[in-house]
Amino acid sequence: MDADVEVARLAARAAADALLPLRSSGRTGRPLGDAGDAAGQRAIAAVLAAERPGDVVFSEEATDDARRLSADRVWIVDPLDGTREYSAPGRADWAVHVALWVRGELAAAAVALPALGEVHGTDPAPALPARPDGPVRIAVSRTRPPAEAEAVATTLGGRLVPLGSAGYKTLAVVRGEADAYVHSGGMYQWDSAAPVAVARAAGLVTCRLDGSPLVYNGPDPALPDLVVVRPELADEVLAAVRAAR
Ligand SMILES: Nc1ncnc2c1ncn2[C@@H]1O[C@H](COP(=O)(O)O)[C@@H](OP(=O)(O)O)[C@H]1O
Ligand SMILES: [Mg+2]
Repeated sequence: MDADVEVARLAARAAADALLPLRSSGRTGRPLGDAGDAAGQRAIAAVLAAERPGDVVFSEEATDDARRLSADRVWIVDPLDGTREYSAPGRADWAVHVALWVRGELAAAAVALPALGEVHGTDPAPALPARPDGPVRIAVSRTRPPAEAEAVATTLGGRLVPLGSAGYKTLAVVRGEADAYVHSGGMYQWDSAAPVAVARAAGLVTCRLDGSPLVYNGPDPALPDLVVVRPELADEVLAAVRAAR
């Protein structure tokens, strides 16, 4: 197995181990979310500093380090994706994202789903389960479902599955709980880098809403839209998205 994937898994697990007990610390709401963001960041930064001291880290929870724009190796990290859901008792739809970008490509990644006790990585590649019969299930933000996803559901006779966290939704497609994930209207590179790397390893199609490639470690942290879809549905879903735009 690739050594960088092992480091990604180690870092994602360390954050999960810090985040889970915090949830029963008595904090709730925003203070819990803030504490989770900070604890996840500390755990991941410690693992990366110990294991890969020469690499640059680009994280939602750290100041943007300009060295990433000339570096060969950059870790793109979201220590707690779905902060809102993490702060809501009983919800499982939140995630930890750790991706490694090497000279233009996502090279390794892990996504932890701590509430499920799962960590998914790019190697070994996840096995995509068969799609059950029934309407196409499209994962969408539970707080900001995009119009494009509603249009795709109407065109395909599918249904929306509202969930928190870009990582959890992407992994819902990898794990066979959903068939596609459609997002627009805003997001950042760390929200999708690790989940997209894992999705690609599983054989899923990933791209921008206009069909163009998702580009990581660009100067602008924003990467506002994406589609993750099972390969057998990619043409249909992307055509429906195009028609909706
Ligand atoms: N319109 C928008 N602008 C900025 N960030 C957005 C966004 N829509 C979603 N996101 C971010 O993408 C992640 C998943 O969102 P959602 O659960 O709504 O699908 C969340 O990350 P964080 O929880 O790390 O902040 C959220 O902040
Ligand atoms: Mg996020």
